[in-house]
Amino acid sequence: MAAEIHNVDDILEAHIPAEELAEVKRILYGSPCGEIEVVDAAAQLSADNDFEIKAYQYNAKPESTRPPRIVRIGLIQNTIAAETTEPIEVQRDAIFAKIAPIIDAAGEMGVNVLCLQEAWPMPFAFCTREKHPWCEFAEDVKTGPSTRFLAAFAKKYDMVIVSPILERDEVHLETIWNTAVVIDHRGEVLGRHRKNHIPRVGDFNESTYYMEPKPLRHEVFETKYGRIGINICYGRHFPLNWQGLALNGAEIVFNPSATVGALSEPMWAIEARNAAIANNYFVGAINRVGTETFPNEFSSGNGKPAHKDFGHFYGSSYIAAPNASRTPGLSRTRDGLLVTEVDLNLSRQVRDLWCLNMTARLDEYGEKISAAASDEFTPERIGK
Ligand SMILES: NC(=O)NCCC(=O)O
Repeated sequence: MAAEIHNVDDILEAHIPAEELAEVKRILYGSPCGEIEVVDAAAQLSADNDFEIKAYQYNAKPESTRPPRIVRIGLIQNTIAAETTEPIEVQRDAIFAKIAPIIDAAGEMGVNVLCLQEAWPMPFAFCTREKHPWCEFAEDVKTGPSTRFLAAFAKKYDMVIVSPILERDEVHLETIWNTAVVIDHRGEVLGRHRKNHIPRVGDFNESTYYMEPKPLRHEVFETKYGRIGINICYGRHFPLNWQGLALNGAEIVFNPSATVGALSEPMWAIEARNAAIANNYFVGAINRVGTETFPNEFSSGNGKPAHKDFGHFYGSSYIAAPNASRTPGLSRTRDGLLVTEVDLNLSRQVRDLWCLNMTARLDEYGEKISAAASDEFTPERIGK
């Protein structure tokens, strides 16, 4: 039933009277973004391969002392492409075959920085708690099949690609991590970020497979197109995780995710948007789509019957801007590419207007948080 709403924006368009729609959208979504043209070659790829393309634009005010810093951001959301009972290589290759024309469309659209969904080369099998065969999807950051596959596109389109994968660290004890690889515009691996917060909620049994890295890191990658940070899925519930990236100067933060309707859909439209406002950067929030079914039943630890599927991954990927605006979302049910052209100058313009950084009182909060984490902490409470 939940999967039957394809897009909330379409419902607003269909049911709100035309004379009120613009104002309703302004209140809900902030200042409107313009649409940009979907070029013929990209439109053809979308028609031939059954994925959606949406393309928007956010401007900043012209400045006389700085040129605009125009960047096209691309987000891809997709369903898996083969049965989860197929051999690993068959499943992975089927996803590669599905993603290739979507990346080509991003290239045709002039996307500079592209991010895929969390653990994109595989089904999100962590609900099962089974190690075999899912751990076989884990791959080396530099030499693994997905990095090799994407590096060719990065080079071809002069595009930075953020590739969230299941990593196997071949050098250090063959440990498994949930990782995003940053491939630069030359097709070289610039670095990786490992997921800072690992869920233990509902069917998200991810700590059966991988743990939190130590120390906590908020790497910001200096790319040809700006400073990029990554906050993987469940990490979006932690304001300090977003802030860590802001403190290191991130201008665009990606939140590649895999999350289902019953658990998190009411949070989805708020969290990335709030992060963009509070931290004064652009956020690209990406969620996978579809319902993934596994060979064996698993239980959710909630007394309900065991089942074989994860529930509906609701897509709805979007871009949030530091001025509280957001783009419409991609579909809740279809594969898609969202392209958004932004001017990175907008961040400083909003920062100057609101002075949020200057008024943040980081030093005092830093002390309070350290105190709260200590065993001697006494809560500051007044009254009984
Ligand atoms: N993949 C993942 O971390 N999912 C957890 C559920 C959520 O945070 O919505």
